[in-house]
Amino acid sequence: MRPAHPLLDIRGLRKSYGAAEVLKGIDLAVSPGELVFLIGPSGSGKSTLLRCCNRLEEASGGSIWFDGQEVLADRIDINALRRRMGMVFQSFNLYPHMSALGNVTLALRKVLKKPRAEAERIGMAALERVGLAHKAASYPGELSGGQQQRVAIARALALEPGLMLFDEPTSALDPELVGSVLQAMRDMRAAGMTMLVVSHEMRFAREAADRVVFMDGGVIVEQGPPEQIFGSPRHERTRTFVSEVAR
Ligand SMILES: Nc1ncnc2c1ncn2[C@@H]1O[C@H](COP(=O)(O)OP(=O)(O)OP(=O)(O)O)[C@@H](O)[C@H]1O
Repeated sequence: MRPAHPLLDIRGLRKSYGAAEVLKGIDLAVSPGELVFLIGPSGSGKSTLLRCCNRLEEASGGSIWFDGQEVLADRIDINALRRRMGMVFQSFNLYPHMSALGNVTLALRKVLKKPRAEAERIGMAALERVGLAHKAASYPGELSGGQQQRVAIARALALEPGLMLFDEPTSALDPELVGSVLQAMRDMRAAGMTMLVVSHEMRFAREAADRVVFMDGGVIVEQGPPEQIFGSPRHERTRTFVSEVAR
């Protein structure tokens, strides 16, 4: 059943690349404060779904509503949309010649035209939220991969997004650095952030997700609380996938 007031409401979403239809009519609603985890085999369409939400990819059909706004409308301000939907990628994409704080405050200063002092106050608060206030002056090359990813998260948080999209945020990290990024995500969830996450961190999904959505072949096969998806999946395809990743 759809929640009464979803923050993100995706209906009948379709996406084709040439003749290949990779999203075949996705219906997904995300409520305020919810952490929804997308899982599924490689190529099932998880990243494409995320990227349609902030128009990094153009959907071929269907509708997406975000916070009362029609995302797929021609007239929408895409840059404003992307500020309100923070996205974290596998690669951190920080500017190497700018400090952590410089990276986090760049859009505040250049796009939102905030005065330096205000931008730095907001930027420091964002770095604080990911446990990196003490690294504000460090350059990306002086930070671990996990710290760089947390700077990238802080950069998105500084713009006060209503929703955060995560596309395999820990996949590029050495195993010992994954925990710090997951902790930052746990803290964001505790602070009430709405999050749509694509990740292979199944243990984290089990622990932190409000809902797990299993995709295969461009459709949602099954969704439910993590206990259902990982403990007693209803569909054979879910069962097979979950048992394979467990192995
Ligand atoms: N730019 C593109 N051009 C053509 N095909 C694409 C493009 N981007 C993605 N695809 C195809 O769309 C399908 C879905 O890809 P997508 O990256 O969304 O899957 P995914 O579930 O996120 O996979 P993974 O877990 O491997 O990242 C795949 O078959 C992929 O090859």
